[in-house]
Amino acid sequence: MSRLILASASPRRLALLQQLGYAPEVQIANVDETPHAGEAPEVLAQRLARSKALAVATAYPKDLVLAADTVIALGEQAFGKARDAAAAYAMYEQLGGREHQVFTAIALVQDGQIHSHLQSSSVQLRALTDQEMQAYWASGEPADKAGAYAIQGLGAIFVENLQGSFSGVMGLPLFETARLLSRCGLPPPALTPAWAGSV
Ligand SMILES: Cc1cn([C@H]2C[C@H](O)[C@@H](COP(=O)(O)OP(=O)(O)OP(=O)(O)O)O2)c(=O)[nH]c1=O
Repeated sequence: MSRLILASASPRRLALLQQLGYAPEVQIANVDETPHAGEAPEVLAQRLARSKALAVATAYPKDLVLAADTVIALGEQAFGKARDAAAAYAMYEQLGGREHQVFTAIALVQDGQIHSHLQSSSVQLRALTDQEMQAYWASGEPADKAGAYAIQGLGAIFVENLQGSFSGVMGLPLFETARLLSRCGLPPPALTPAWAGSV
């Protein structure tokens, strides 16, 4: 039975996989996340998820290697993490009071083959006051999150509406991930038939 390797430094992705009962080994993929010139946000998310999975898979050819990437999009403009407070405030100015897309791509490498899926959600954030922007950034929560907010945290107070996948916005769409892993022979352990042997 293959092991599951999570090619991610994101504690959210690990926690979400654990929610399904998986206990993956974590191996961090170091890939350059700079967008290519003119690259559409959803293309960027897919390219990075695949690059992360492939980067780790070379060292684990017998295992299943899962990676993901989350990109916020306002039209053709992509938002990743904010490098400082000013960058976060600029994002809140643009994202507040309108709807944006959250693209999370997942990629799974098995036996040298790559399987992937793009999950798309729409999120409506309300406008933030200057005081809220400063206080929210100072909370520390936005620093390592795409779009400088966390739907699963304090950032929830700004989320007026979500259409799509809550776990996808958090960084790992669970429906699609479980489906992909199941198709590759690794359903959630609790759903693995007893006759299939130990996982
Ligand atoms: C929009 C949003 C993003 N995020 C997180 C998920 C991801 O961890 C992060 C997006 O950055 P990513 O570059 O997708 O991932 P990462 O750098 O954290 O981890 P790795 O590349 O090693 O897999 O933002 C939330 O936790 N909540 C949210 O509401």
